[in-house]
Amino acid sequence: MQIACIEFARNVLNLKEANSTEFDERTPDPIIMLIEGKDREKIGGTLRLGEYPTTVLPNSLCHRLYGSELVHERHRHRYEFNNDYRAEFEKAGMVFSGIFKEQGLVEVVELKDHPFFIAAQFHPEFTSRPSKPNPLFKGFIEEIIKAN
Ligand SMILES: NC(=O)CC[C@H](N)C(=O)O
Repeated sequence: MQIACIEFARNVLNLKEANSTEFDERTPDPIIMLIEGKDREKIGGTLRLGEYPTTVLPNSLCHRLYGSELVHERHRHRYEFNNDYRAEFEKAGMVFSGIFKEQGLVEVVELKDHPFFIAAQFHPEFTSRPSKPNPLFKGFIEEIIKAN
C-alpha cells in the first residue's frame, strides 16, 4: 500500500519527488512517514505489530470482498500514510476504504472506477491458507477468472 500511494502521488498528483521518509528523509512530499506519539522507549519502538481492527467503508471494493464493515488483520510496519495528503488523494480518485479508527490510520486504499485495485497496509498473507484464502487474494483471482 505504501508503494501504491507513492506511485499515485508521483504519476496522478504529479508530485514527482513524493516518497516515504523510510527511503528519502528529505522528500518534499512525505506521503508515507513515521507517525509520532508512540512510545519509542518500549521494545519495538514505533513498530506496529499484531492484529488491529479495520473499519471498512460501506459499498467499497474492500466491503464487497470481506462482506463486513469490521475486519481484523495483522500488521508489521513502522511507517504510515500521511493524512495531510488524504483530501488531495481523494479528489483525484483514491478511496480510503479501510481505517484504523482509534488513530485515524489508513489501512486500505482502492481506486474509484477501476475493475480491481486495492492495497492494504496490513499483511493479508499472514491469515491466508490454501483451503481458506484471504478475501483479498480470493477476490483478485475471481476477478481474473471473470475477465478471461
Ligand atoms: N510491512 C510493510 O508493509 C513494510 C514495512 C514498512 N516499510 C514499514 O512501514 O516498516
